[in-house]
Amino acid sequence: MVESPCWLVESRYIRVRVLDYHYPKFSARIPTLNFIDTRLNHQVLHKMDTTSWQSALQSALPKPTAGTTILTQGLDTSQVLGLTLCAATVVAYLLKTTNSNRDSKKYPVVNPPQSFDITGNTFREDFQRNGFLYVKKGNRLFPGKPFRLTTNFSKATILPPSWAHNIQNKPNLHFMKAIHQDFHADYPAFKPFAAGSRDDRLLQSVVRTQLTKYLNKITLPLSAETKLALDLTYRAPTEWKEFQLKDTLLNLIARLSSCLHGIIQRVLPSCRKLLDTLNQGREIVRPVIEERRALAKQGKYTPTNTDTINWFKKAAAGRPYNPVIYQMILSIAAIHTSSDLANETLIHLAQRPKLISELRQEMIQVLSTDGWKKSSLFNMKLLNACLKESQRLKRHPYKSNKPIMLSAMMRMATGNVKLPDGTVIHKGKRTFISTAGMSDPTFYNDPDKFDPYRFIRLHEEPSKENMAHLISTSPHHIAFGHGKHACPGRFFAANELKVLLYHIIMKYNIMLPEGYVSTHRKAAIMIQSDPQSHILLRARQPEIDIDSLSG
Ligand code: HEM
Repeated sequence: MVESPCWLVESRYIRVRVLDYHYPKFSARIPTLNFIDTRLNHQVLHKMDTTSWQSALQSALPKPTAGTTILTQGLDTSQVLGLTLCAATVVAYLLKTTNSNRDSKKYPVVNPPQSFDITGNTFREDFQRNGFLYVKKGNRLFPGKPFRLTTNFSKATILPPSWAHNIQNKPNLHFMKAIHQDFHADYPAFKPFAAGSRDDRLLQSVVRTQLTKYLNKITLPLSAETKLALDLTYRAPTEWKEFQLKDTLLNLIARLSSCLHGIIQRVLPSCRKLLDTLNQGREIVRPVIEERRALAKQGKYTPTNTDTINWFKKAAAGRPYNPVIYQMILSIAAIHTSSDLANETLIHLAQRPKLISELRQEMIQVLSTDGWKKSSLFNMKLLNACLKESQRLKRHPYKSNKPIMLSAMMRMATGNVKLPDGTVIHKGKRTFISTAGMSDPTFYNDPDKFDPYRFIRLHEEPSKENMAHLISTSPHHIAFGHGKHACPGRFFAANELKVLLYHIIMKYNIMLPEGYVSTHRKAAIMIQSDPQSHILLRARQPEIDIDSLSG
């Protein structure tokens, strides 16, 4: 029996079926090429005669598009052979392009797993230690192109900075769902990490709307809290005195953040024992809530606008949520990130006395005219630039400055997501955006140099002035992420850090201990500022009485 090949040609793309087929003249058997089409069952078709194929194909397709042609009968030998070869070529092409284009597996893997590492433990440890080196290698080998990494959790695709705009608002790419997975949020001790991945985005909406809305109301209380916290932490040494910087900043930031909820700094330092901490947290928050309820019943409680416990209650609007857990995740999101940036910035400043005196000039000028207004913080452009430049770079222990993270905008796909080149990131897979844009020499002149003035110059460029603000995000500065999931707390963090640094710079002379060499803690793709950093402080008389400025 001679069966004819069957091609189904659609106008937009080509789907080819060549069924088992003998061509008697050459006695050649053309192999079966199965394109499994969900709409057609090939096995059934295979047994059909040509006419049945035709009607089966036509009836199986919901709407044959214009240009659809089904070629089956009435072909002579050379036509059949020619068409068969064409079909084989098309099939080969489709296999190479269409099929491989669909999956991110086509991207090169920088660090393929070793076959002898059955448990994957050796690999995980290696990635934890050297992950940042693999990202660097990928950036060097495939500049401006996607590549893949075998990370300590799974394979992840690192996308070039120029694709940040393309993926920034994709509905199927989530940040906190990835955090949920990484921090095992389904286990009781890690519950706070589940709070951010709720579909109603309660956490994000409270931070984005409530916290940012009331920023102007909290600048003055922030300043008052900073005064108290500094007095308690560093006091006012009349001689140079050395302090452990990172730990003291962590406590200071925890305290400042707590001026929103007044509670959590008592909980966070003990987060090593998470379950205990959760219980402690419950014990701390519950009486506060109960007291408020009791007062409310008597008509004696007026909720304030600058209190996160109230914000969550309002935003939840009757939906169930755990108030303790939300206080904890808020603190986790806010405290380590902000103290890390404060640490990094102070180490940069302590090495540059000229920059410090310029900052003092700026502060005196802005605050003596406007006091503690939201606009005052906005007008501290040099302070803004120092923070932004410190965030852009981390001082590298060996050679030069390097970005804070080697990739950012971590996303987990909750459905299939198409990339600009047609590649599909499948559900459950991870993507990152490379931070190479933060040291792109075509955008940043001499990118490895610590030069805060670059952002002052950017302020003066009409089309780019917005990019100079600490809170602005772009593929050239993604330390706060970018797009739909960009850090909603950055507006608060920027204000809090400016107030804190302002107090420190005005009230203390600062320098680094002699011979101090900064290192960074590297874990996988993260680089944290030096956890062992120390600083020398000596009290000075501020030019203006900042503690009695009004708002
Ligand atoms: C210097 C301080 C901070 C840094 C460097 C920082 C950094 C980040 C980054 C990189 C992301 C992921 C963004 C993305 O991938 O697009 C993020 C998300 C987030 N941050 Fe921050 N953050 C800081 C302070 C804060 C503060 C103070 C809060 C809360 C008061 C906060 C709350 C959040 C939340 C809720 C998210 C999740 C956003 C989402 O899922 O859509 N962060 N942050």
